[in-house]
Amino acid sequence: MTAPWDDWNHVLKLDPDKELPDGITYGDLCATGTDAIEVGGTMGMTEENMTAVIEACAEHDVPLYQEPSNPSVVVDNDALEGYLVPTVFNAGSPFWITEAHKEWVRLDEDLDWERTTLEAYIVMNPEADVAELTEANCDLAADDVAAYATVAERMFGQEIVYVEYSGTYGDVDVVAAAGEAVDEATLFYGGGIHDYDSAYAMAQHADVVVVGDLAHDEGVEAVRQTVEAANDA
Ligand SMILES: CC(C)=CCC/C(C)=C/CC/C(C)=C/CC/C(C)=C/COP(=O)(O)OP(=O)(O)O
Ligand SMILES: O=P(O)(O)OC[C@@H](O)CO
Ligand SMILES: [Mg+2]
Repeated sequence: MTAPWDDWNHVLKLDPDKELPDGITYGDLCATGTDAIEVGGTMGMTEENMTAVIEACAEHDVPLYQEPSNPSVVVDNDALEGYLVPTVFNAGSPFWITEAHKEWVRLDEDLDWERTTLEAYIVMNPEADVAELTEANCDLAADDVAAYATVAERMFGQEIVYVEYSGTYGDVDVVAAAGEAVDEATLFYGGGIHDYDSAYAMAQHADVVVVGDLAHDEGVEAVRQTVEAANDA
C-alpha cells in the first residue's frame, strides 16, 4: 500500500505561534512547490491559532496536515488531509511516547483512524523546545539513532521515522545512518535547513526534508530553493 509521503521530497512546517515575514502570505508559501504543509509547533499552540493557519492555507492547492503537539489542540477541519501525530522514541517521560496518545483515545470518541498516522520522532537538539518539553535523551551516537529507526520500523511498525534537529542543522552522518537503517519507512529530516546546499545534503539521506523556521525568518525565495534541492537530490 502506498502512502502520500512515499512520493514527497519536501514538507513545509508552519508554526501558528510565529509570524510570517512582512509582505508574505500563506498563499505565497503554499505556492513554493512543497509537497505538503504540516501545521504545528511545540510552544504556544491553541485550537484558535492552529485553525487560523489551516484556514489560511485551505484555499491553496497543497496537501495540508495538522501535527498536534498535544490532544487538546487537535482540530476537526475538512481542509485537513490528515493528522501526523508525533511520538518521541527517546523521550524521558512516557507521556510523550504513549500516554498523550492514550489520553487522546480516551477522550476522543470519534477518532479519525483513516486520516491519522504517527511519526516516530528521534529528537536530537537538546536546546529545542521539543527536547526540553519531552525530556529527550539527545546524547545519541549515529548507531543509537540507526537502532531507534530500526526499532520504530521493525518492532513498532512505524511508517514515518523523523530525525528532528529543530532549530539547528544536524549531523549528516547521523541522518545517513538512519537512512541506511530504514527500509520501508519514510525518513523525515528536519532542522536548520536554510538554503539549497543544506537541503541537498540532508536529502541525500532522508526521503523527506522538513523546513520550518526559514519560512518565518526568510520567506518564499529561500524556501523555494530548498524545494528545488529536495527534488534534485
Ligand atoms: C497524542 C497527540 C494528539 C499529541 C501528542 C504528540 C506528542 C507526543 C508531541 C511531542 C512532541 C512535540 C511537541 C511535537 C510537535 C512538533 C515539533 C517537534 C515541533 C518543533 O518544535 P520546536 O521547534 O522545538 O518548538 P517551537 O518552534 O514551537 O519553539
Ligand atoms: O524549524 P527548523 O529548524 O527548520 O526545523 C524544522 C522542523 O523539523 C521542526 O519541527
Ligand atoms: Mg521550531
